[in-house]
Amino acid sequence: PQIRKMLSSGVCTSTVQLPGKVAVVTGANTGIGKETARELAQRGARVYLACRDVQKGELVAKEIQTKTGNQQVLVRKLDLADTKSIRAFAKGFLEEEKQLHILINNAGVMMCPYSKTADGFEMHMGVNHLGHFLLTHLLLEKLKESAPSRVVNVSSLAHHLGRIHFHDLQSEKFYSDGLAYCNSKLANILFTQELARRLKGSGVTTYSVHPGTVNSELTRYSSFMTWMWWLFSFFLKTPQQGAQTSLYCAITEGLEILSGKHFSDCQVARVSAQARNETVARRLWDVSCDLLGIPLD
Ligand SMILES: NC(=O)c1ccc[n+]([C@@H]2O[C@H](COP(=O)([O-])OP(=O)(O)OC[C@H]3O[C@@H](n4cnc5c(N)ncnc54)[C@H](O)[C@@H]3O)[C@@H](O)[C@H]2O)c1
Repeated sequence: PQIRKMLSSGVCTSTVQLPGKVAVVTGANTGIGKETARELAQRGARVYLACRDVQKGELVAKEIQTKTGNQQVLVRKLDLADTKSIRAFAKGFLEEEKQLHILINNAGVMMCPYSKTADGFEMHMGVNHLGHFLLTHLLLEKLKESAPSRVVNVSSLAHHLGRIHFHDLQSEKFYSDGLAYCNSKLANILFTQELARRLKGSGVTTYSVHPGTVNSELTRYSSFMTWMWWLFSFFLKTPQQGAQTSLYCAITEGLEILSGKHFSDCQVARVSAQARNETVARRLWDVSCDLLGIPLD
């Protein structure tokens, strides 16, 4: 525990409480998302667990309610691999809620075999980037109306190995499960930066996050990675430790000036050269809008 404590230097020490605030966390029924949702509920927010598996989500909601005493923990169906499900989630949420202060785009898949989403997007790009891109667009007006509000995109250190190949965004010409994950995590950072530029002055700020290397179910598609995670499990962060940087970016006061930045261990972190490329970020934005049928502005 002592070494673990040392390794996880980044702890969200904010004392901010969140009564009256509304938060959405995607992929909140396991791992980092579950712990992020629990900590937001602990601070008094009404928290929506946006989950693919509603039954599992309901069990987690009950667990969080019991642990925190906060009954305002709600589960709603969201499958980021299907734009119909994303639109249905957003429609339901907008009818139900007057405000949205915190959106945490946390859900993700890693190293799954080549497969496509319901709309024909490669799974990593489709779920990790395009799904969250669409969700954020659909909720953006509500975030602006509720300002000050924040969007946190959970990316990864793995983005350093990623590239955005506009000629093969869906990896149809070449597919590597590892690189497809890295590419999608790079897309998370580029999206965050472009979103921050477009939202300047709106009261909505946004941050991308590397949660650390965390002992979770993320490696479920790769037996090699599962084995590696098991081998080094002593050095991995717990999901609760992994949630700290998301939480820090979602609630720490005075962070507005750092909108668009990437964080790791609750500190601004360096990103790769392509992740800093504004031209790529703008082009990715336009291509994503085009793929999702979102009008360009
Ligand atoms: N675990 C790590 O070491 C690590 C490192 C860097 C980044 N991350 C990122 O952290 C985030 C959370 O990962 P985790 O480690 O908690 O893994 P996890 O597998 O425990 O959680 C991922 C969550 O995403 C959900 N999800 C997957 N596909 C979905 C879909 N189509 N629709 C809706 N939800 C879907 C899963 O159901 C699950 O709840 C991911 O974005 C991941 O890329 C994790």
